[in-house]
Amino acid sequence: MPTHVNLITGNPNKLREVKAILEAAGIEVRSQNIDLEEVQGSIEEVTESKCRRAAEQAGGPVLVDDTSLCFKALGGLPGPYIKWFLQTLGHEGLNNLLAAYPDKSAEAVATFGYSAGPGHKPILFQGRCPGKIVPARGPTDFGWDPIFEYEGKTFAEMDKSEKNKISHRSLALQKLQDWFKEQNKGSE
Ligand SMILES: O=P(O)(O)OP(=O)(O)OP(=O)(O)OC[C@H]1O[C@@H](n2cnc3c(O)ncnc32)[C@H](O)[C@@H]1O
Ligand SMILES: [Mg+2]
Repeated sequence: MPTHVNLITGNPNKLREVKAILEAAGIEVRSQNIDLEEVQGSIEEVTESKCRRAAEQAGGPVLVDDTSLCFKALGGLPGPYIKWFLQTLGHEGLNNLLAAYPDKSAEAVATFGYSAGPGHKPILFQGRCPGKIVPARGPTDFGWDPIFEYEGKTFAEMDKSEKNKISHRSLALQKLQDWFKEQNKGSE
């Protein structure tokens, strides 16, 4: 296992969750706030490109997370474009997008990209959490948490530790940790 990772993000809530999850597993999380241009494309293409540019700008090993929110009735949109939809439409507008459809189900998708440094191909780790889109409930401090319901509670209504046990982000970071362990075995 590496002793630390360098998470490139401009989002303090994301950083807090990644720290809580990885530091419990003994991996120190350092971070740099570099504003990375986000391209259009599939979830995987967006993360891969973000990770490549993060490695170039940081000049060393990096970890990035790109988060999507996919509405089933809309064929997976807004997906990786959720940030712009949320900024423009707000929680209510996101609910309204689904007004014409009985199916309110959605998936929260965290895709982490790890690159060993500039020019190294990013390796992706994805976690998906099923849920549904509901009118906002709970504190509004982190993104779309108030409108994403999982087993009767919105993410915003959960304790941080409860969300971190079942979230898209924790599922993805579990895969990252498994991969780190595999890499270690190889070098022993
Ligand atoms: O600097 P980066 O790491 O890219 O941070 P960001 O805030 O731009 O994050 P994304 O590009 O991944 O955009 C995802 C959007 O979804 C929001 N978001 C990400 N993870 C979330 C979570 O677990 N719960 C609620 N909202 C989340 C986030 O605030 C953005 O509006
Ligand atoms: Mg971003």
